[in-house]
Amino acid sequence: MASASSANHILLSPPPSLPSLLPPPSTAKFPHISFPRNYLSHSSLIRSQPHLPCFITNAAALNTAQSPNIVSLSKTTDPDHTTNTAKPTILVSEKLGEGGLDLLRSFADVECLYGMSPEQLCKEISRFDALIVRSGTKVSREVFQAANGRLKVVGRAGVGIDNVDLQAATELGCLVVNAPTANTIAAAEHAIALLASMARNVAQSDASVKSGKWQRTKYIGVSLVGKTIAIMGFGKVGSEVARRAKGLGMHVISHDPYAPADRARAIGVDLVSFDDAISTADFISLHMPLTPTTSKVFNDDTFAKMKKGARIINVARGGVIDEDALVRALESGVVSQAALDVFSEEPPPSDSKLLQFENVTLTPHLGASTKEAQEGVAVEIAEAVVGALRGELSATAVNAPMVPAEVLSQLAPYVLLAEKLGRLAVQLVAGGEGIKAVKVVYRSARDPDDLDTRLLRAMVIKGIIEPISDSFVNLVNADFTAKQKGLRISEERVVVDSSPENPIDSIQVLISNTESKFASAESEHGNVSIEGRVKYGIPHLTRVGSFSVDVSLEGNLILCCQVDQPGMIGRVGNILGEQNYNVSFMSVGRTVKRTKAIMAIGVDEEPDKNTLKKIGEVPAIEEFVFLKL
Ligand SMILES: NC(=O)c1ccc[n+]([C@@H]2O[C@H](COP(=O)([O-])OP(=O)(O)OC[C@H]3O[C@@H](n4cnc5c(N)ncnc54)[C@H](O)[C@@H]3O)[C@@H](O)[C@H]2O)c1
Ligand SMILES: O=C(O)[C@H](O)COP(=O)(O)O
Repeated sequence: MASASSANHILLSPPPSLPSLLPPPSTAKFPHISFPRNYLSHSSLIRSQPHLPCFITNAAALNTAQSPNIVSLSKTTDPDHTTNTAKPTILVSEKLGEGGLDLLRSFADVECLYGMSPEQLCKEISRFDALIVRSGTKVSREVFQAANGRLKVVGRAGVGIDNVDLQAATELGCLVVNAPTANTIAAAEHAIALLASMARNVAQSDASVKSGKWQRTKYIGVSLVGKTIAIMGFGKVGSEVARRAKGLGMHVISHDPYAPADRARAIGVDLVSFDDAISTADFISLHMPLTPTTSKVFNDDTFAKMKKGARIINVARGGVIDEDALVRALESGVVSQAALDVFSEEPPPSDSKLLQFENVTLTPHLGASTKEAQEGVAVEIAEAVVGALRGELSATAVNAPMVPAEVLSQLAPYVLLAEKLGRLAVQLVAGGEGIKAVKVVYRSARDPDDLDTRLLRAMVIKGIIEPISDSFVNLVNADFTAKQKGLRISEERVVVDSSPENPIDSIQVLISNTESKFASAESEHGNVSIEGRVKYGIPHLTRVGSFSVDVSLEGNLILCCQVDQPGMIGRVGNILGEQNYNVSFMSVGRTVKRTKAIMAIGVDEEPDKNTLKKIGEVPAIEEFVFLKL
């Protein structure tokens, strides 16, 4: 049993905002997390499939399915959508490989509308549950707003998500998934192709021969062997470029503040500082994402630090280079050659000076454009989008935490418990001051590092916010929604002496500095406090304020605080029975004998006002509250 006295308290800081929950870059191909499909037939959600808001357990669905599957969530009260049995709809706005399209068509109605203007996209989008794009479609805030809440998934068939307004997606509860692995090799090969063709003036001499010239002296190149190449960004693409450059006999160094040095060492690459990388390299190949930190990181200052005559390859994103500064560096000879696949504006404007340099090789964002990569990306993104529409947590979610399958299946009943406790706690608040701070305490025998509570936190937030607002809360937007509503969520993990087989012994939800409409639910510190556990796979309420109770969290609940004396259960039971209200369970808890007790009564239906009034009139009952679970 848990023992609070043996508790080792570990305080956690408030949750980071969702974007900072992104997984660290990895070279691994993530397997898609999947769950048995049979839950869908049990789930009320399947009926609203085209409009599924996805990604977190729906309490009702879990309850009915009696199985620890994580399924889609929805505000089940959506009257417009609950009876719709149509297939989900998916809009594909850029060319996608056939394998991916086939997969999408086997599950959904798919429309391919290529080359839409931003206005057209905004006009069409509200008919779709999912949108699949490459880098050519800007998924702006206007697009998310025009979707009117219907768009649940944006799938980026590729890596870079800089064309998707992630903040807007997160705020509006839309999941963004990408296909981060299938075009890695293609991009790396393109970088190597540009490296070699730049060094040997392949594109320039090709144009020259085709124009009738034979300029063997003009196009003398430089050798690669023995030269130093700096790989800026040692992620998936960067590390593959590094491997290939080693094979060409180059000396490879890399700058990446977040890459593990041992991964670099394993392929014979030294991780160095930014300045060391750019000042010593003959070739500089860019493989970092475009972020506020990397935007225009190659500018007049940094070009000035480069070795005279350096050669630059950019297969990452155009925005990491200040293109005007690159023009100046090319003019001054600091940069002797550049090979660019990506541009700050695509296609670059026809008057861009970059188009005028003979020593600059340009390709139209072809890094991912091999047949193999496009088929791979199409299947990868189709699986992710279909999975998300089915309610599975995507392993390639960009704006939601990824929760590994094993963790999910273990946490499923606790997920339900977390939502019900949130829902219950908020109904106990008297109002007035409002809810400012919520603390969630997880008691577990496990090491705190073994306990991923993001899903549970999201569900507590969902339970608290949804009954008192029109917000729809899911795993994507839970932290954001809480923050937006001024709700501070803190978490504490307490190590207790209990079975380590259970991921969690109990969850306690405390709403701070607020009065309760049921004073007995207030802890000695003035918080509304309730606690629950999972017993036999079912969430139970086990503590209200300082009173122990034990009722399963199903249906509706009446909490009464009364003088602890004989006959109370019978009297209240009679009142309910007379009006034909079925009592599903009852539990009494007290602190000191014959003083005060709390009675928790589960009822299948909501009793009418008169019946509740009669309960309140029982002389020994000091207070009571009716709660919907
Ligand atoms: N041209 C194309 O068609 C094409 C194809 C695929 C990928 N890309 C682009 O290539 C880039 C890399 O893709 P990836 O799949 O390797 O991504 P990745 O996330 O696997 O790797 C990016 C690496 O950059 C590092 N990084 C982040 N900030 C950095 C900084 N300030 N300085 C140095 N390194 C930094 C990260 O730590 C990470 O290791 C992305 O910009 C992506 O959009 C382009
Ligand atoms: O980020 C990516 O995956 C690449 O830039 C490829 O973009 P594309 O899908 O538009 O070719």
